[in-house]
Amino acid sequence: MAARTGTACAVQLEAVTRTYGEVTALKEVSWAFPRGGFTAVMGPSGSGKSTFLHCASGLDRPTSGTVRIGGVDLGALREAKRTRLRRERIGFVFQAFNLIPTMSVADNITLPLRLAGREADPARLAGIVRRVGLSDRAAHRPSELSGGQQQRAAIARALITEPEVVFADEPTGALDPRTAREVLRLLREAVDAAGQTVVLVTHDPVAASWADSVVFLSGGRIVDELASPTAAEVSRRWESL
Ligand SMILES: Nc1ncnc2c1ncn2[C@@H]1O[C@H](COP(=O)(O)OP(=O)(O)OP(=O)(O)O)[C@@H](O)[C@H]1O
Repeated sequence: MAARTGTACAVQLEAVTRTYGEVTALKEVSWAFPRGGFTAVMGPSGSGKSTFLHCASGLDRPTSGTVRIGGVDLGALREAKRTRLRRERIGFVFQAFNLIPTMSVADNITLPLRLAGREADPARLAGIVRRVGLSDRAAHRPSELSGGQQQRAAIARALITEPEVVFADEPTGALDPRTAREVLRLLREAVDAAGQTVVLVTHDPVAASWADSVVFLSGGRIVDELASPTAAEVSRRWESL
């Protein structure tokens, strides 16, 4: 697949390869995620989706190739600066929510601000808690929330720093279809209302259909792209991988 290039990119990968010993999980992958776009990444098990997301978000370093976030070459940054860039400019949402059980929902949500040494402005917290529909749950512990509510708290935590890019790894994998829709709507709103960039790894064609486009990975390479996806067309392409 040819890569899109240009300055309107939130995240750009150039010839990114990641090997683990004998295994090549990503092979010379080049791709650019447009700023303010919602992109789904799909592929069979073992195709390299998690490796792709980890390299694209700076959680992992490629074996070779370049990753840029907002034009900044992550490979040129020392670990402390990469961590700072991740904290300030990137939000993460994971399938397992990853909330801290001993903290209230509100404290979980504001944790990225505290880690970045920033004030947790009460008005901003109240706004984001309202946006994800958890105003009456903010003082509770995560274990007192349903799975869907926990994932909405995790989305609030990802959005509290107003990051340029949100990386979501199977965020609806543990949720029923209706609850999954609420989570996808929040990610869609982050793009449409706030102009943020979302990269969503998913196995679910319905979840992928919320994106502006879908990229398909197979054997560590990007092998297909589908713009304006419908769930039926995503399923068809998926089956032909
Ligand atoms: N830490 C690691 N050490 C060794 N091999 C790894 C490691 N992480 C991933 N791999 C291998 O790299 C390849 C791609 O793995 P990856 O987890 O990126 O795939 P995936 O598409 O996310 O799979 P799944 O959908 O099952 O989560 C696989 O062959 C996997 O076994």
